[in-house]
Amino acid sequence: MIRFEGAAKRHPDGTVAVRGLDLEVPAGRTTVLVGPSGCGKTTILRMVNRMVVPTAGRVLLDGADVASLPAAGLRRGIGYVIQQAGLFPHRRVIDNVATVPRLLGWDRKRARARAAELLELVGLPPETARRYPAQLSGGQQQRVGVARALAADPPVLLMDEPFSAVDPLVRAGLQEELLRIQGELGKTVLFVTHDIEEAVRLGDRVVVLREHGEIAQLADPRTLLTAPADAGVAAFLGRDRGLRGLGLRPAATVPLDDLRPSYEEWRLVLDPDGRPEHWARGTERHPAPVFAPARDSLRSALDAALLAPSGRAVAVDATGRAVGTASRTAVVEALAADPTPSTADPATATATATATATADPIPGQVPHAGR
Ligand SMILES: Nc1ncnc2c1ncn2[C@@H]1O[C@H](COP(=O)(O)OP(=O)(O)OP(=O)(O)O)[C@@H](O)[C@H]1O
Repeated sequence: MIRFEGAAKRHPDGTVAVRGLDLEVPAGRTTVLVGPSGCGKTTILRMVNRMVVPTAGRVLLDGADVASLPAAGLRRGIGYVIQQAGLFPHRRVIDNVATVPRLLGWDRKRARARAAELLELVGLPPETARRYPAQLSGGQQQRVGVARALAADPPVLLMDEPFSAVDPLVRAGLQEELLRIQGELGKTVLFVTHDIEEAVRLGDRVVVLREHGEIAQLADPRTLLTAPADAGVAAFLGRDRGLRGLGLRPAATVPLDDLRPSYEEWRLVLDPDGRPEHWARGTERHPAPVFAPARDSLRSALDAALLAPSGRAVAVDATGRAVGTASRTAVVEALAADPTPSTADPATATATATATATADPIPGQVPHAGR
């Protein structure tokens, strides 16, 4: 666990980057720091591996003040991923990833075997191992950066805008990959971004910062979207946050109708394996948008129902076979059923409640609607 106790950074020119941060970053979870440019996110992150030394307060790593730990050893035990990947240009990909294990004294063979394993973990094909960083795409380089940070199996991973230099599609793939890796490895991740979409997608807990590293709100993503602490946070979250919040609610609650050959004038045409092919009416053919109740969000279910000419989203199982359909009305009923934010994490709930108590009311917003 990482704990900031009144951690502050004042630069020699008088700039207060961080005024005094109190924050607990729980082990095995992803905590995202998000906030406008210059609010102190990078400064906070770098206090953990001593790249920035606080001018007041302290940072504890599993109870030990990081100031008391030797910097080199500390950094080897903490994975660090930055925006431009920061790879060594003259070393092959495999040796980039093997760097820290080698520094830790592993022999070359063992370090390379570990590196190869990690390249596979981050989804890079084996032939990339022999290339140099410049021979990879931006997205692939970021994957190498993640593999390198994970190489010595550090319990803590610091990630500073690691995906912001790549295009949105690649970025979504990298986010997906990080979620999968984190599901497998359960690292203590502290992740910095200025992109709220990325924050709610990746974070178990999201810390919204304002100037000087002050916490505007600390909450799980769903609470953040449904009950922002004040007008400033609501403005930072931007428009459509209700709709975006649907992306965090499972589609499993949508009641399904049995699979039938037709629904009023629309016929659902399946392929021989039972996968939806299209909707048909007379000679008309239209795509049949699907959602997977076990995996997708309410947002996906709603989207599929809105796009289907029949007004019905087709529910599919993990293999893509149709298992039922959901009408628009059924999806909307599922939306209405449980609008309360989740407060499963007591630490999050308390921090949010504290922040909310001092918050200005937001016109038109009903916090904790439906309770
Ligand atoms: N060496 C320095 N001397 C003076 N001020 C500095 C120094 N380094 C950073 N700052 C200031 O400290 C504040 C916090 O910087 P920091 O890089 O932590 O912000 P950030 O939230 O990560 O920003 P961004 O999203 O733009 O990367 C900024 O106002 C920045 O200008």
